[in-house]
Amino acid sequence: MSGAGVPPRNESTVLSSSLLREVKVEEAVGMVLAHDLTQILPGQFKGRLFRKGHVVVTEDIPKLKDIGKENLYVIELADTDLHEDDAALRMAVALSGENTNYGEPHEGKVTVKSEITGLACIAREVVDEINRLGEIALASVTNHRVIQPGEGLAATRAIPLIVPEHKVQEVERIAEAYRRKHGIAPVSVRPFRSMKVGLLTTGSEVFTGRIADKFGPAVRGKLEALGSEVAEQRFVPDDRHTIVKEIHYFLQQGYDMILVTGGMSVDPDDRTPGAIAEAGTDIVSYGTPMLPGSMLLFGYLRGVPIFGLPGCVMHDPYTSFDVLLPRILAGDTVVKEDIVEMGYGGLHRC
Ligand SMILES: Nc1nc2c(c(=O)[nH]1)N[C@H]1C(S)=C(S)[C@@H](COP(=O)(O)OP(=O)(O)OC[C@H]3O[C@@H](n4cnc5c(N)ncnc54)[C@H](O)[C@@H]3O)O[C@H]1N2
Ligand code: MOO
Repeated sequence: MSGAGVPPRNESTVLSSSLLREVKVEEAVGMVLAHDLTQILPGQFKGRLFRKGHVVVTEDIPKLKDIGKENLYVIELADTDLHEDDAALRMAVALSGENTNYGEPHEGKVTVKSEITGLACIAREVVDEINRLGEIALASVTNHRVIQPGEGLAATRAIPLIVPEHKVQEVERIAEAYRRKHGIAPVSVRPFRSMKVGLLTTGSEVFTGRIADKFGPAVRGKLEALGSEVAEQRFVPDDRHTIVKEIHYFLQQGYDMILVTGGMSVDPDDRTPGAIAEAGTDIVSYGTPMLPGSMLLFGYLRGVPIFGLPGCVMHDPYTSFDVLLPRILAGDTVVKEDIVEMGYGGLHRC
């Protein structure tokens, strides 16, 4: 729709000192389009039907009418204003950084995408500050999400067709201040290290061969998806002393991370938390405020990240382990407050 009612022919609007002049589509042949024009066919298509800069020809007129255009804009841009495409592009340039790229503007929007599989690093305070400015918008994924190559991290958009340049300069100032303070762009991606992991599977029913191990394949799949691997898997019965001994064995092997599976809840045979503590681990948290994965334990054993993984990690595709593992692979040191913050929005299944 191009606004309520049919505006009078050649109506003009002064926006700050820029000029928007309306021209009836029937009289627009030969005219250069001032912005992309969108078509939406629900369930079939949403996108650019005509590109900014297109010269209108007679055959375009019915197509323009089909998408609700009775009038088109001619823009005379003042020095102090920016076209929506230029505003969106300048914002994307200012905000994006490590391991990202962006394409050309589409319909006043520029999408910043990841170049790698990695951890999305989005400065929430910057996103909020920019969205308080008005007339421009920045939408992003949530911080610390796993992101794939080509996946969108953030998109910038101008709301009106013409934006005062000072708004975009403010975005540039906010982004630059963040870079100076944190040494990283507000929208960036951190790569994952490739880690060699020691996997210790507890459970007498698995150790004795009563049932087949399902933790190994599940954990291998989660690690391999992020570029790491299980270097060695060992099996132990529900015996605290044996678990401690095997944890120390893994430590001596110099693995980058140790995972101990099963025996994490409240039964008498659940020896894993006690064994991890007895091994000498500095426990950051036993218990995480997320479901599934509430019985997860995380700590550091002489600087090596160590997890106690509850049964649900073997069963559910997205658990507290899937939140914390990417952080560790990206080189973060996980502290208690990181665990505390998992509770809000942390109910995925129960
Ligand atoms: N009364 C309570 N019950 C449960 C609680 C609780 O707090 N109070 N917590 C629940 C949560 S949360 C989880 S998760 C589960 C499982 O916790 P565990 O880590 O202690 O799991 P296990 O008891 O060792 O085993 C549970 C289940 O999974 C099978 N299993 C374990 N390891 C393997 C393996 N490597 N391969 C195949 N199958 C395995 C095991 O045989 C059991 O069937 O506890 C809730 N209950
Ligand atoms: O830890 Mo259970 O680990 O929430 O399903």
